[in-house]
Amino acid sequence: MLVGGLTALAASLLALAVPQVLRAIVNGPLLSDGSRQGVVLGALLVLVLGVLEAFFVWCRRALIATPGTTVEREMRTSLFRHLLDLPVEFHDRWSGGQLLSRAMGDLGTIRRWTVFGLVMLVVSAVTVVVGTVLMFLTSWQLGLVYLVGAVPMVWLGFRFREDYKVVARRAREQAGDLATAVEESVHGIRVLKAFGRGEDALDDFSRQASELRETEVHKARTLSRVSFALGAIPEAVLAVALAIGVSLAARGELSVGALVAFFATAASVNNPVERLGQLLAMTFDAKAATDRFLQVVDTGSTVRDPAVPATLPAADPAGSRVELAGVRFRHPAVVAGRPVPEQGRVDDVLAGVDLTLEPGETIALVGLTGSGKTTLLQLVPRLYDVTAGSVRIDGVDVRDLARTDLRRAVAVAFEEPILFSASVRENVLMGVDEPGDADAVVTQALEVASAGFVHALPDGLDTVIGEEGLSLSGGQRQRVALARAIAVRPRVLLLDDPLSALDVATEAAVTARLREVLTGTTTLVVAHRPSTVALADRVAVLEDGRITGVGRHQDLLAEHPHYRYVLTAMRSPRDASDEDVDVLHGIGTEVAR
Ligand SMILES: Nc1ncnc2c1ncn2[C@@H]1O[C@H](COP(=O)(O)OP(=O)(O)OP(=O)(O)O)[C@@H](O)[C@H]1O
Repeated sequence: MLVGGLTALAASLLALAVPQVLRAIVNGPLLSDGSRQGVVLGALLVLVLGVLEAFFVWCRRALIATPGTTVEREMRTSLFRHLLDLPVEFHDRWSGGQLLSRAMGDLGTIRRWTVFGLVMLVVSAVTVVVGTVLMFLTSWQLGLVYLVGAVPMVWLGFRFREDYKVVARRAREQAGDLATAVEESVHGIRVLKAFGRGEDALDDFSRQASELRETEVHKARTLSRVSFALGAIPEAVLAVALAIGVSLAARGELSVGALVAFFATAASVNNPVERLGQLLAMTFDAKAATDRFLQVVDTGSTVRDPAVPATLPAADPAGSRVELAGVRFRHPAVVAGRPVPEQGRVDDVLAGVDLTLEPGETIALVGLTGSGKTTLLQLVPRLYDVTAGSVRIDGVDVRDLARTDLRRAVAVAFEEPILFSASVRENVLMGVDEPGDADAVVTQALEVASAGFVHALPDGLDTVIGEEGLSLSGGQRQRVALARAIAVRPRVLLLDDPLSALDVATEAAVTARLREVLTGTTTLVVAHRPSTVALADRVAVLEDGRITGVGRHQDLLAEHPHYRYVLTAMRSPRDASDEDVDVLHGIGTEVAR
């Protein structure tokens, strides 16, 4: 980068040397002795300087491309690494489009500035300073005229900075919002089409695109104003200097050669001055882009690894004990996407949860919708950190473990299964560090999850699924995601209603197989229907942010009114299965009794 900058500087200084050769030609061979040889030699020298200048310009381009693109790649990678490290709470409040526009557009702007703007800004500044010194040396009176002309230009530069930096930032934010609009519409294309809201989405998008356009026009107008001034002022100064210079030459106080050299130098200096507006605009754009990049990169992760991580005791074949003690959790208060100090607006989602899962036990977590079941589940692998209290696995606080160790011990299957654009095999093995006989691991996990259908896909386990591949049904996706969690063979398995999209027969098959393989795996499963409860040894009832009952299904049914209420609320008899109806009949009898 430095060598590239030096070659750019050399090219610019060579351009400034040409007027000095002209001065020697005019004052020497042209005006005094009239020697043709002198003029030819001088012309040859100008040619050599020109060729050298072109060579150095080429060097600059060739040398700076590599560091410029390297900077962009490094920044992009570090941004992505940081995004992966940031807690879920960060991603809850940042839109995908804003992050995408930072990773792509903003970093592209920074690269363009690094390879061109930065170098040319330094070179132009040095050229202007050296050129002004040369003009002073040629004629101090004309140099002074030039310096006086620089005063309004510096003032204009400062004003331009104030105006431009605001619109530059606004344009970047609006580009981010626009990217979010595209992302959300593409993601929710089915809903938009099904509700016939395509036109509304288009109207919204057009409005945002127009706002961005207006900001860009504002930017261009601000730039054109300053560019006009930076172009016009030096020309006006040159005109004044010409009048004074000619009269000085006429009085014999300035040689004709010096006059020629002065104007040739001034012409060389005017170029970078005129370019200055453009370069400053690039710089302010890059500044806005850098600020936006740093805004994300400087966001500290609230979920961190401890300085000296603890290790889990060796896995017991009987399973791990999981204890939640006095667990409280509240989401941070957020206004317009920014966390704000709490002003009594946010309640605790969990307000003192005490729950122990014995080794190898399966507990079903039951509660009304919005009671915090998913939230509780996410505290175990530290997708969120508890606000108070602790979560322990085999006696070790999860916050004392390195996150890689923790997430090796704990696997999760979410209700909304996300699959990646990769083969079935890669999706299932995602959480497995050393699969050994990969195919056997995948096949067994898929079998337990009743996901044998994948073998019938066009390329079997190699079929690419996910966004860029074959689309699977909701139930099929859930089963592949469940297989992914099972393949890890975790100590602790967290299932967030993982079978909700399955028909009751398939769910029963999966449940039966899960019960077989879950021996030695401590499991917490969020249940939204009675048949999922059948998977569990015990049931825990989440009510008002606390566990208000833990016990066997039958016992709770008899003793816990809220459990009965939740079970009744889970499904209306009209769409329940026979099995569910049986359960509900049982509840009805209990309630009647
Ligand atoms: N990212 C978030 N930011 C703020 N509040 C949230 C966030 N996620 C969930 N909540 C709130 O926390 C509460 C508990 O949500 P959670 O998803 O844990 O409930 P749930 O019991 O799993 O619900 P369901 O049975 O409908 O899946 C809800 O009131 C919800 O609005």
